[in-house]
Amino acid sequence: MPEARAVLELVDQCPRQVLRGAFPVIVIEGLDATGKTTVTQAVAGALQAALLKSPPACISQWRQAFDDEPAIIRRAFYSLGNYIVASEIAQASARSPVVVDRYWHSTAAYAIATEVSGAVQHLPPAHHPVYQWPKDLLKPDLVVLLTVSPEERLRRIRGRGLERTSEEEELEANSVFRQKVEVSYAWMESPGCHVVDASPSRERVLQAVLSLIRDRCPQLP
Ligand SMILES: Nc1ncnc2c1ncn2[C@@H]1O[C@H](COP(=O)(O)OP(=O)(O)OP(=O)(O)O)[C@@H](O)[C@H]1O
Ligand SMILES: Nc1ccn([C@@H]2O[C@H](COP(=O)(O)O)[C@@H](O)[C@H]2O)c(=O)n1
Repeated sequence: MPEARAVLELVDQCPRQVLRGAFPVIVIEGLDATGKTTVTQAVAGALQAALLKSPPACISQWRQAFDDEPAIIRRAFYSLGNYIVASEIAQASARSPVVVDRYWHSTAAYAIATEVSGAVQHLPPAHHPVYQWPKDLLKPDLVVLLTVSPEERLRRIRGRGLERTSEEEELEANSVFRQKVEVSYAWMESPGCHVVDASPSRERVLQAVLSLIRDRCPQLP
């Protein structure tokens, strides 16, 4: 794939060891349409933070090509995207707080849910190595997991009317798959996810997330 060569060239340009800055790094996670983009934009505005996303903008032109490939190649694309975003986070966190829309937990939770067939009970048990943060990937200070009921998620998806990936369609059609993603998110460790109920109004969700950030990130100016 010519797209694979292009992505690998970008990865090669990233420093092997990334030194992060002193400002806090906050990741917003959740299933699609739980409100991540809405929250990351509002938090970035409130904290005057840099706003980043995984996969990063610099590889987004190749995303569709990788989404059409077999799962293992698709996962490699999203995994590498996290390492590219890590070097963006390192640079940005020297200047201001950083808010990231999806990161490693998304890649891991969707991958685990896809690879494990059958019931939720077939997932690897809690504390299994698949739920651990990769040793060589820059860690965030806080990961916020937004949750809404399946019914509210569907309302938001339909209200938005955007195109979805086959995995996102699977989430809607297959409640077992959705539960496996949710349980995998909940079992991610070091860092684990702090759950915020994202069902209330945008303003109330923003206040809940900001209050969590202020509690958990003492280095915030
Ligand atoms: N608290 C809220 N109450 C009602 N609607 C909301 C709320 N937050 C977000 N929405 C709406 O729900 C839809 C999905 O929100 P958003 O795009 O922020 O989700 P997302 O998690 O980033 O989705 P994706 O992962 O698919 O990009 C949007 O139309 C948004 O305006
Ligand atoms: N860090 C990430 C980000 C995304 N994914 C995969 O993409 C889909 C959701 O992305 P949206 O931009 O539509 O929110 C989802 O199917 C994930 O598998 C990922 O693996 N890692």
